[in-house]
Amino acid sequence: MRLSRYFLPILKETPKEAEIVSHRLMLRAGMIRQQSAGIYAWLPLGHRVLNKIQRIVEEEQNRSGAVQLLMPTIQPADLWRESGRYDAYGKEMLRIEDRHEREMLFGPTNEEMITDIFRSYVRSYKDLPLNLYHIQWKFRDEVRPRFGVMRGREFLMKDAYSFDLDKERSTEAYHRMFVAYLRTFARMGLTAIPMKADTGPIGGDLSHEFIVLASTGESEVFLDKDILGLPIPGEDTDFDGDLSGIIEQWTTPYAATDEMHDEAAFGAVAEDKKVSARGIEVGHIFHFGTKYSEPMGAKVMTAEGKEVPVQMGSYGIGVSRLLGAIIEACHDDDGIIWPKEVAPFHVGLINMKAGSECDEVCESVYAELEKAGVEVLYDDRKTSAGQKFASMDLIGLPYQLVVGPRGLKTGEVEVKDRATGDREMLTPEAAVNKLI
Ligand SMILES: Nc1ncnc2c1ncn2[C@@H]1O[C@H](COS(=O)(=O)NC(=O)[C@@H](N)CS)[C@@H](O)[C@H]1O
Repeated sequence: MRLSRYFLPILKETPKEAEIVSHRLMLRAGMIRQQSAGIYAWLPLGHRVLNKIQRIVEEEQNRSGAVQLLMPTIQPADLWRESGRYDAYGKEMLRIEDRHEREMLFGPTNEEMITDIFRSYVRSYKDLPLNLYHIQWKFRDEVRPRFGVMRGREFLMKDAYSFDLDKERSTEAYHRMFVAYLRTFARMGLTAIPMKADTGPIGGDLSHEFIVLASTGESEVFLDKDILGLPIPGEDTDFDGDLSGIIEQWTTPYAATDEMHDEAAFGAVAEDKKVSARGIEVGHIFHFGTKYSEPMGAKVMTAEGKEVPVQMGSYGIGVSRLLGAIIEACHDDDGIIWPKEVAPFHVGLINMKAGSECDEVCESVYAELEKAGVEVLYDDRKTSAGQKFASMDLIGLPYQLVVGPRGLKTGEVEVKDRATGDREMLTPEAAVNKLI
């Protein structure tokens, strides 16, 4: 992509309303623009990252056996009356009336709607297990939206819903999602710790939050340091097999959010292993049995000919929140440092002197890299080199390839690793080969 033809409204000043670094950097790097409280436009650079995060989430949901669909954002209030949550949900619910004065709402979550879809088609235990998910915008009228996309009012969530015949199988579904979450966040360059959590308005008897440790996190957490070094389940994990060993390994060391903290149990942790910190909740999984299937009549016929309400769970990931969480975990004083898997582009190509002999070398390495499938943002603008370096450091692409008159005197260009700061002078060919 040539920057002269892109749309990257970088801000010179730090917006005063931004209280945390990820909010500041997303605004300055031209990734989002607030359109009203807690509601954002996703500008091209932010949208590119959002799509990459979404793709990783989809890949790991699919690997675990979940099936993707897409439910609407606008829901009929009647569904929520069936579950009894319409009034209980309170002021966070954005209630809408259509032209026929029918009561609708902008969905904050989809337990009722997915249960309605399930009960319309599934009647037999032979159709189970089933896990249906979508990635869809949600609306929660937060009383105090803040920290940019971290606590928005309109936000993108992956929400999955599992349906099983009995508690034992439903727990296996919960385990599949638990393992899928361990893989998902690790692939984004994050360390997200599963912690026993409260079930809140979603309900149920079992819940874990996945927390990224960050000083600006809203959650207060307590953990045993041993959990930080556990291995992430591999691509070859058998999701149809017994995952209890992995679950055991990840739920043995103490880890709890403040709502579930047990001071006595934490006391058993060795002093040098105790960690209390703040964290960002990037995922939350729940097992809630028949809380929705009972009142909404989502039942299946068992092999013995008995009708039973299905056992359910729901599994959320804050897809848009993850951009903020990743930046909180991956930045320095000069700006963002994107993990390679979610970076909006892989290489920032900097022409230090547009209109000079640098142009020809830039055009050729740009063509070579693009041909090899490397995503390049080519800063071909006629602005100063200093501005170009500052912008590239701010938007945090993993590599910078710098073409300048001095380097070309010895037939060399410079490759900079944004994360380590390491610089290397190479011939253009060697630079291209290093970056492919
Ligand atoms: N206001 C918000 N802004 C941005 N992300 C949010 C917001 N509220 C929740 N999230 C993200 O969405 C995830 C799931 O939300 S949740 O309420 O915990 N769970 C559910 O809604 C269930 N229906 C999961 S299917 C959270 O872990 C968090 O990462």
